[in-house]
Amino acid sequence: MTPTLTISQLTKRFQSVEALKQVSLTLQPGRRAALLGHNGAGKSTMMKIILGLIPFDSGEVSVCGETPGSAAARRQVAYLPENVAFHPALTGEEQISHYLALRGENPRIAPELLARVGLAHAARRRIGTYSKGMRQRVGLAQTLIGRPRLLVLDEPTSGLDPVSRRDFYDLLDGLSADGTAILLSSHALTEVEARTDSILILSGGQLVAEGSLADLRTRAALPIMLLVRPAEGHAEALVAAFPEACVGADGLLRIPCAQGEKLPLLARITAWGPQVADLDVIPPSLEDIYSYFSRRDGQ
Ligand SMILES: Nc1ncnc2c1ncn2[C@@H]1O[C@H](COP(=O)(O)OP(=O)(O)OP(=O)(O)O)[C@@H](O)[C@H]1O
Repeated sequence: MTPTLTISQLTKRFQSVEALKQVSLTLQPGRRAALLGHNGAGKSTMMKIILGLIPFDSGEVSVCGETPGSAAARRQVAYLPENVAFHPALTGEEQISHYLALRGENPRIAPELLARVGLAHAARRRIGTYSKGMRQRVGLAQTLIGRPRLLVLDEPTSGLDPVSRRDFYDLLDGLSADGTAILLSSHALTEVEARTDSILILSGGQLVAEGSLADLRTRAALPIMLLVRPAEGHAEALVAAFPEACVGADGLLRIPCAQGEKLPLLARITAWGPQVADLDVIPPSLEDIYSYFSRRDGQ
């Protein structure tokens, strides 16, 4: 399968700042990748290069087999900036019809695009009356024009409430099932953890980690945490039996352990039978993994 996006040894400098250093990655059709990184890590720079908005110094970038910014590449890529701005006096339908006409597409399909993003009911209302989530959906409807093969989304869910975020990712799932590759940047680690196929961590312009969350978890080999709630009257005995545990104000025993020690530790805990009221296994979160890879690089 030809990758939708291929980046090889990409380097970009702004005077003395090396914004991207030898970055290489590929994105296959239908895959959803989250681009994570601290402020100034190089995310926007990478997106601008993929869109063909700025040149780069060395390396290669191919978008659907085409040069970024070429007419052929632009036909196949859509971009949603972080802050979408539409004319408040236009209705959603008028705004999307306008974009369709600009792209040489049939403006009459605007209602269909708005229906796909769940805005059929408000298509004829002025955008000035839309909520932030609704405006974001207009932005997504705009990216659907021309059936792009690659969607580049810059923090698409910032400012959205949890339900709007979930709906937004549901829409992305549908697009990826149709073969559209999606590259989105985000600082909302927990949501990308559940809703993307792979995670790319940029730190100081370098791609310091790439893979599924499971891959990154294995590679980071961070400790997992077991939370044990003693049954009433048995806290003291359990605390004595697990001296490695920290006991919180909530009465829970928190026992860190390496992945390989998990099963033996679980066996030790469950051997206490009814003296243990409850047990949870907490794997390292994406925040932990993200900090591990970012810090490892000295950032
Ligand atoms: N036009 C420019 N001129 C000079 N330096 C720039 C320019 N654009 C970006 N940079 C620098 O390149 C580095 C990467 O910036 P970039 O905007 O790509 O980061 P980012 O990961 O998108 O950050 P954020 O999360 O804050 O949006 C930063 O050090 C930034 O100051």
